[in-house]
Amino acid sequence: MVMGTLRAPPPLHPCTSFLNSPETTPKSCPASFLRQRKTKIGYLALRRSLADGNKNKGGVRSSQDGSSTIQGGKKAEGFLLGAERDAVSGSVVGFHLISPPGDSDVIDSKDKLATDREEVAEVIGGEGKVLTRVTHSIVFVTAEAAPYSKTGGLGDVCGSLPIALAARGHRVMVVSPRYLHGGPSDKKFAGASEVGSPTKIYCFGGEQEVGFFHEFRAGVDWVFVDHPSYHRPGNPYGDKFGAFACEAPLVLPLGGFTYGEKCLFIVNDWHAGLVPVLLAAKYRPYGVYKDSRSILVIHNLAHQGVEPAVTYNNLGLPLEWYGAVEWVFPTWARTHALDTGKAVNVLKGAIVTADRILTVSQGYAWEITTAEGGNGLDELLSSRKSVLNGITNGVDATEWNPSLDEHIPSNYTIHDLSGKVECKIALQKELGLPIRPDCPLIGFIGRLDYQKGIDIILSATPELMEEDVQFVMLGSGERQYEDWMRVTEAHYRDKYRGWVGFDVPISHRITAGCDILLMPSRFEPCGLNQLYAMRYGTVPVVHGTGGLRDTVENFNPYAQEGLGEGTGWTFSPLSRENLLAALKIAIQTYREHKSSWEGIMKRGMEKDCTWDKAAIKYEQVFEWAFIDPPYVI
Ligand SMILES: Nc1ncnc2c1ncn2[C@@H]1O[C@H](COP(=O)(O)OP(=O)(O)O[C@H]2O[C@H](CO)[C@@H](O)[C@H](O)[C@H]2O)[C@@H](O)[C@H]1O
Repeated sequence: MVMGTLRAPPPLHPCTSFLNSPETTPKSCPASFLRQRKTKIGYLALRRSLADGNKNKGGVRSSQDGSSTIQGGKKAEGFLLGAERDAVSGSVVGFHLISPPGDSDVIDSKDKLATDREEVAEVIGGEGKVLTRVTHSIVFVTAEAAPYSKTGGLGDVCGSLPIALAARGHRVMVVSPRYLHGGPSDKKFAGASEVGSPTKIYCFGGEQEVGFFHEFRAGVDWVFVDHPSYHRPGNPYGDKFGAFACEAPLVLPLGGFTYGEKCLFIVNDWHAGLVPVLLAAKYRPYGVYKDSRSILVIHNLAHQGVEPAVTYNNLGLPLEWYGAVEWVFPTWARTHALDTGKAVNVLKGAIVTADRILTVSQGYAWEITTAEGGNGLDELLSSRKSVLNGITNGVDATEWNPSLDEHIPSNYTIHDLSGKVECKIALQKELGLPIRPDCPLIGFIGRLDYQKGIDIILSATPELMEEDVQFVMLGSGERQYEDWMRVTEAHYRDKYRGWVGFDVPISHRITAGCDILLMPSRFEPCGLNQLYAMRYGTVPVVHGTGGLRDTVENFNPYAQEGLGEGTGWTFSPLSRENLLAALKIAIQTYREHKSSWEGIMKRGMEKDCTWDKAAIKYEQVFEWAFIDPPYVI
């Protein structure tokens, strides 16, 4: 859980003291990285200036109004730092950059309120590309961020969207736990060094000391919260603690400056769901974070962080805020006659108090407002429809690119697909399946969970195995399904392989080597594997739900004067029969209509699913978030 305590923003050091001090040089922000960027944009420009300024023994010139000029080697390269002061207390809560005369391509790095949006000029990137008109200080709060921690799609999104936003000129921090499980994965945090001094948080009946570790990578401040509860074997969801994120923007002088109070929290799923509740209950009533905004991103409504009502006492929230997270199970869901059904629901609290709500596709944004897809929260979500939007996830094009992928044996492109056949042969060899390049190879990758429709796969497999096909599944999760995969492999030695475990390189090789990717998810907020599959020329066959319906276009051979259109097959409603029917049509098309198949592959590979496209849509929502007043009672 996210815990917090009210703290007055600590007074920032006067610029002169920390900008001149060698210890506060942004060590984790190599000047070489900063110099690679040709454009001076927002915060990155400031960091470059700091790095260059330090190199040139530049200094800071303070003026009477509190603004300062950081001077590099040359006077013309200076930046003005305008201090932002709290209107009531007059204390400094952050800084913004002011372009010195004649320096037209430097823009304000602070988040802008709606009223001054028009004044902000468009920023043109190094390649002449329009980046963004308004930059924000953005704080992602998440339980997972790849490559540091990942158990599923949340880690992918929080590992790549922040980088896409930083590349567009925003100042971006990602706050997530520093998991030390006592295994090789601990090395992933080796590049992060301790920053700031430990902070005290009041929760779980006492004072908890949390530390912060920091790594500046790919333009993003990765901040890892350190607490003994994260030092344990298991995986990120092995116990009930979460991230201590509300303090980080106030106390961490990253690259010399805190993010300050005017930041934008992007709160991911229930794990981070106490952040907007804490803003509303413990900060804003005291004038702190009153200019910040929070956006709740729902990646999966099925997980809501529901705990017994007594848990409330541990959350560090004032008693009168119980109603925000209060949850009462309907009578039919109670376990015994004395069960009152009383619980706390963290996600519900976030839905009530967040300034805006996003989901990871438009289809899912609608589904969660219906009784069928709302997991008990549909009425509450419907009441917040005016601030609810859906933005389809993107693909990390450096991680998932068949022409560059280091995990696959042969690279290929849309213009030369010969490498894909080599990937298929290598996969068959690796799995010990008969090497048959012409045999349709079907893949599944995902958590073995009710959401993913594994029970439907299970019931359809015997009939599927009567076809001349090969089928490989990679996944971990529910024990019964893991056991079923082992038994099925023993039964169909020449056709089926079940790889039980979580293995990123093999997931790339399956994505590249298969002809078809099967995703019969019962519900799917967005889904990433079908996006990855399309980029790799692997044709998705999916249940038409949520983000799957939004992203996979059903194949129509008659469209475009017989040239065909579509990138895969969607079937609905979800049933064993419909899954088999869709797979059989796909298999037949693969065998008998080679040119149609190639058309489907190529249309999928051409689809623009980049994060940059999604980041532009996020910026629109940021703008709306700052137009409305924040949630305050
Ligand atoms: N055994 C294994 N080995 C290696 N890699 C494995 C694996 N099992 C899963 N993965 C990887 O984990 C990721 C799964 O992402 P998804 O979006 O498909 O689902 P998930 O349900 O976790 O995410 C939730 O959040 C995301 C992000 O918003 C939404 O897209 C989605 O609909 C929602 O359910 C993919 O990168 C996949 O390759």
